[in-house]
Amino acid sequence: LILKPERLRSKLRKQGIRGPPPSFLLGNINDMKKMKSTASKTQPGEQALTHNCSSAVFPFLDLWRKQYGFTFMFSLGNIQILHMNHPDVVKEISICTSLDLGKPSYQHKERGPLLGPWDSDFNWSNIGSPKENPCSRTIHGKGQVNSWTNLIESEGGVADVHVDEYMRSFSEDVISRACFGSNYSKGEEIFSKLNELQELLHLPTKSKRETWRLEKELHSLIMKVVKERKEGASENDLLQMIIEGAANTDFGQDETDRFIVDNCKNIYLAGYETTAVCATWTLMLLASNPEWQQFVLKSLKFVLTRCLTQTWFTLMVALQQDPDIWGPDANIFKPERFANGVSGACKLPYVYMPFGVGPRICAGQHFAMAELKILLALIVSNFSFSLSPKYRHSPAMRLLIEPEHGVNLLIKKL
Ligand code: HEM
Repeated sequence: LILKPERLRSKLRKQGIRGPPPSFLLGNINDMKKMKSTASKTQPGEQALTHNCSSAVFPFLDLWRKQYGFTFMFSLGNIQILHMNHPDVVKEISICTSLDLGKPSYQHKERGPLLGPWDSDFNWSNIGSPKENPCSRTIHGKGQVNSWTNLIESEGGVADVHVDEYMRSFSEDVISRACFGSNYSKGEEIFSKLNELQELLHLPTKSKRETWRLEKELHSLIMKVVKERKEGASENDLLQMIIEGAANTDFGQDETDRFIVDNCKNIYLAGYETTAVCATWTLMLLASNPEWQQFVLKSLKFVLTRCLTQTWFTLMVALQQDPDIWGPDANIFKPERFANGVSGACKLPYVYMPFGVGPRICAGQHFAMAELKILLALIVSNFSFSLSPKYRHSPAMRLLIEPEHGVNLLIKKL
């Protein structure tokens, strides 16, 4: 916690990348907390509908960037070094330990047999396709379309819907089925416990005993499914890959079990909220830009295969909203900026990295894109929607940047 960060700091300093001095043990956590609470007092409740959420969500980065130019911040606990606006830093100097649910994860050391090296033949985009994965035939958003349709009918033509939970439950269903195949109902139980565990992590004082209990339950639930799977037929899902990956190692029994459990946790953490929150923000953007909703609907095929795949992820703070890189309209929702690809949209295309860069780039990016396209296509082709007066724009930093009060839409059937 002390020596390693200090070594990294000194390397960065040598490259001219400076930042605020961290205090002993707590790094910059206290400063960050203070600045966040001041920013939320000066920006109460509803903020203007703008993409420029970084000053509200990361006020300390704004300040430090002004003070130090290229900046890094150091927060211990969850060690982070963030760099900003450094055109030469294409290599990863950004080290971000992902949230670790209690135990060390083998994936953090190396990709390991599950994910393979980056040139691995495994094609994530196949996972959602019925041809490759029979269990995925049931993955569709029909349930969601039906439940919204019923709601709209019962409300007399327009329903005011808090869409967040629907996006989460869709994403949870998809990830449970992709990960656990025919055991997906057990998967749902496992994931709901993981969700509890994740919530507990936000309440560090109360949670020790509860965390330990959940960890234990999770371990035995996952191992039960693994046992069933080993005794039954092989399937084409993530669990199978994890089990086979574990079998190709020289781990002992305990380590093998932990490898399997850790990887199930990682998949859930990486693949559930990311996609759900992305879908929620996208609906918010389409609701507040009806011309784009129309455009998506009219040219669904074109948009889904060629264009908007780049656009759903414009919500990236700092680097991805910098007017020096993206032009003076950086904070405006303007998907057409990607008409000629990322390099046509900004001066430094490598700063656009919604799925990360380098050897640890998101392993589920094609999966996520396939899932989002299906979900959004279903919604846009069945409903028209606008922002409800209940919606209060307030991006908030949780594990991801989320709409603090959720997103309410007024939805009509097309
Ligand atoms: C909109 C949805 C998603 C976004 C924006 C997203 C973004 C990211 C980012 C930024 C990283 C870190 C990359 C780095 O360290 O450079 C990451 C890692 C990862 N993502 Fe995603 N992700 C999404 C969906 C998914 C899904 C659906 C899955 C699984 C089914 C997934 C699995 C992973 C895994 C396993 C890693 C860790 C890779 C490694 O460290 O080797 N992600 N993702």
